[in-house]
Amino acid sequence: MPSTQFVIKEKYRYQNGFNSYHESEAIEGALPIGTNSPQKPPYGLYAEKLSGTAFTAPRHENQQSWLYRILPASNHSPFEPRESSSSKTDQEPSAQEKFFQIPNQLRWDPFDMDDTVDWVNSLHLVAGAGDPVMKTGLGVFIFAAGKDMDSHEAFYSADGDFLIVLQHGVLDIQTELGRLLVRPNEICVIPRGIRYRVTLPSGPVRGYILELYQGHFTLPELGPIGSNCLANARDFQAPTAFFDEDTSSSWTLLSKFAGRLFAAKQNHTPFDVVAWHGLYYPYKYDLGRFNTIGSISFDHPDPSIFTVLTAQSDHPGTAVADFVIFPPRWLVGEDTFRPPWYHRNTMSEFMGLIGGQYDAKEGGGFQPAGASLHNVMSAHGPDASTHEKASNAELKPVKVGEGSMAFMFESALMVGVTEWGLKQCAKVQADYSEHSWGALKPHFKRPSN
Ligand SMILES: O=C(O)Cc1cc(O)ccc1O
Ligand SMILES: [Fe+2]
Repeated sequence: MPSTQFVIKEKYRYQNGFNSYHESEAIEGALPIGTNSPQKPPYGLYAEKLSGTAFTAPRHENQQSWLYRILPASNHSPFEPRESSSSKTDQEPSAQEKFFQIPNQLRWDPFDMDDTVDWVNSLHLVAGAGDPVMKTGLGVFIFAAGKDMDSHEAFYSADGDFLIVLQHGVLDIQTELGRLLVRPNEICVIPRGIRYRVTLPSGPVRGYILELYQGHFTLPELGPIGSNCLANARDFQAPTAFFDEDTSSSWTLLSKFAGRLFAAKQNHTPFDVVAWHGLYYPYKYDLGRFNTIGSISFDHPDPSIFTVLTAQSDHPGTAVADFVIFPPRWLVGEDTFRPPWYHRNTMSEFMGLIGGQYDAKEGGGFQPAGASLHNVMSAHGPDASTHEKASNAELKPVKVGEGSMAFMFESALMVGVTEWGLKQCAKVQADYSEHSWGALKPHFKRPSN
């Protein structure tokens, strides 16, 4: 153990700001001053660069961090394929999970808790588009875990950035760059390559993950909204340096690489980063801090007004992935059908519910820990009972979604569903479409002349 007089930072201590250049040292003087890679870094540490964009990426996109650690990350045995209970590694070499693209509206009952697995073995790919090999697209995972990762195990994904939407429980995430405690109603992002270990201080956890195979999340433009609102930059929290000193015990390093799991051994902790600086780091955000904007006159705005984070494609305004939430909010629109309009979109919409009830689905069936997918041009909108109620409601100001939090992963890509998502999970609702829209009646009355 390091002598405690040097460990001046507490376990969970954050630095605030989105896309802010942060620096942190767990021992004073561990960060070199005025240089990144001195001949001898302070205290005999190794300097290591972790890049999240190409070296030559434009400045406004460039994300890299410098890590000062006891041993470099490269000090491990070769990786061997490893089977996990949720992803098989015995497929032919390039077998990415197969996606079934189907135009039906899909909805899933709540995914089960699973006390028998840890974080790594809890990841089930349910839907996605593109391919981590080509660094295109995204994957959507459901996780449900009840066990801590082994005390000497760490994990990273080479495939993309994990946006973790916690639905149940608390995640204690020890990352190379420090610790994050992710609590109910919080999300967190762990960028590609960062090594971490997940423990469960309050028991079982469950939730959703969007893995972004290309680019990184940014805050949406605010346009005429101005310089504040939606998710404010200062509410994003990055960890501070926190390290262990263990160069004698055996560790297993797990890598998700092209959708498959590999394991390597090393004789030292991966969590030995004494100091770091840069723009490439994990962070968390409390959805309760979202400053929700909406119509204060009439009509229902596009849900893009609720975007927390976006990952743009090369075409500005068109996202590979938007993370959108439906927080508690006031509806005051006059002469307005207040729930979502009926729609067919060129974008696909994967939705989940963290808790409470979503205001477009009064008829039930969209439950916390469940999900829905409305793919490219798949027609959807309020269910029949929501339509009936909203068309006849007295239009006084009402607060909707009290205690509720729905979210959407929206993508320009056509999202396919995996075999697990369609069949093995056994959660697909056979009657979703009929249940939601089958009871819609024509109200058309031709004007009499
Ligand atoms: O389908 C949904 O419930 C999500 C959604 C909400 C909304 O207010 C407008 C469009 C939209 O796709
Ligand atoms: Fe929609």
